[in-house]
Amino acid sequence: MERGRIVKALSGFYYVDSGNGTLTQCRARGRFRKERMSPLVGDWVRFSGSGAQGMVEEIEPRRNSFIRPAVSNLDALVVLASGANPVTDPFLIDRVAAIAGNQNVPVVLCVNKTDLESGESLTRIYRHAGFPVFPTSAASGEGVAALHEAVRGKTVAFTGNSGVGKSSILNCLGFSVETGEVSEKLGRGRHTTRHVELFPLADGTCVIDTPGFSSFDTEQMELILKENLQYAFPDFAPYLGRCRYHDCAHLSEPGCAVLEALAAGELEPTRHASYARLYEAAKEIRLWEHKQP
Ligand SMILES: Nc1nc2c(ncn2[C@@H]2O[C@H](COP(=O)(O)OP(=O)(O)OP(=O)(O)O)[C@@H](O)[C@H]2O)c(=O)[nH]1
Ligand SMILES: [Zn+2]
Repeated sequence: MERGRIVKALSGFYYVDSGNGTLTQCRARGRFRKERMSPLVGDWVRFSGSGAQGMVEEIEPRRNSFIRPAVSNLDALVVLASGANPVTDPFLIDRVAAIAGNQNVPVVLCVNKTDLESGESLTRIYRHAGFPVFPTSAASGEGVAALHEAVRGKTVAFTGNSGVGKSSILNCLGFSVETGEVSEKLGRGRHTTRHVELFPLADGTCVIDTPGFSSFDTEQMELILKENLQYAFPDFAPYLGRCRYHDCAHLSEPGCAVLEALAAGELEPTRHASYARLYEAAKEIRLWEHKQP
């Protein structure tokens, strides 16, 4: 059996790259379906056969996995934002960062269009919250090399509100426009099964282009238990376990270490506001689910 990585999934076929320059088209063993474990783009697998007659035999344990896009084993999620039109609402960044954080995927923030607007307030908030932030301009090329260094050799997905410059930045990084074209052809935001593909660069960097924020998070947010949401905010980490009540929700409880850090200016107000909003949403979903027969 050979080892390789699934780089594309389409119509029940998985295309496995074993590093020898050709892709093996594989089916998945029926037992995966029985075990409710479909192979994902990004999976490291063992496969048999060759050419168009391959078979995925084993899936190595995943470090993380996502529903939309259906991918696994990301090394980082690059969230694109902008202080220029369309201005990014920090809540959108926090929501998608929480989804990544819940899967222990590091988040890198790219504040694009600095030729139009510095994006200083976003940069300040997220640097303070401990995220690596790269101000960039796809138009002037500013900051693109630094961003490239941050993702070099990694498997990364890009996300961001529509028009923020994902395709433009991917082009600057050397990923052909294909990524954008694939998304266009299949229609962004439509509720169809998306074609997912991992695009490699010569330096080993692999990218998965993802459509706007909405598709990345809607279903996945529902999988975060309200009790776990706090752990998806890495900036809260120094304060967790220090509240008066062990089951503190960090919303209005007395003796809450998170709220104290907020009042002391150690935590960003928008980060906590996003947490509170996501916490309410997580609570609603649980209640609703419990009402189902
Ligand atoms: N001035 C300036 N314009 C930019 C920059 N980056 C992207 N743009 C422009 O912004 C518009 C949207 O850029 P895209 O790269 O298509 O944005 P996107 O995030 O891929 O958009 P969606 O496909 O809707 O998700 C285009 O007109 C780009 O030329 C930048 O750094 N500076
Ligand atoms: Zn608390």
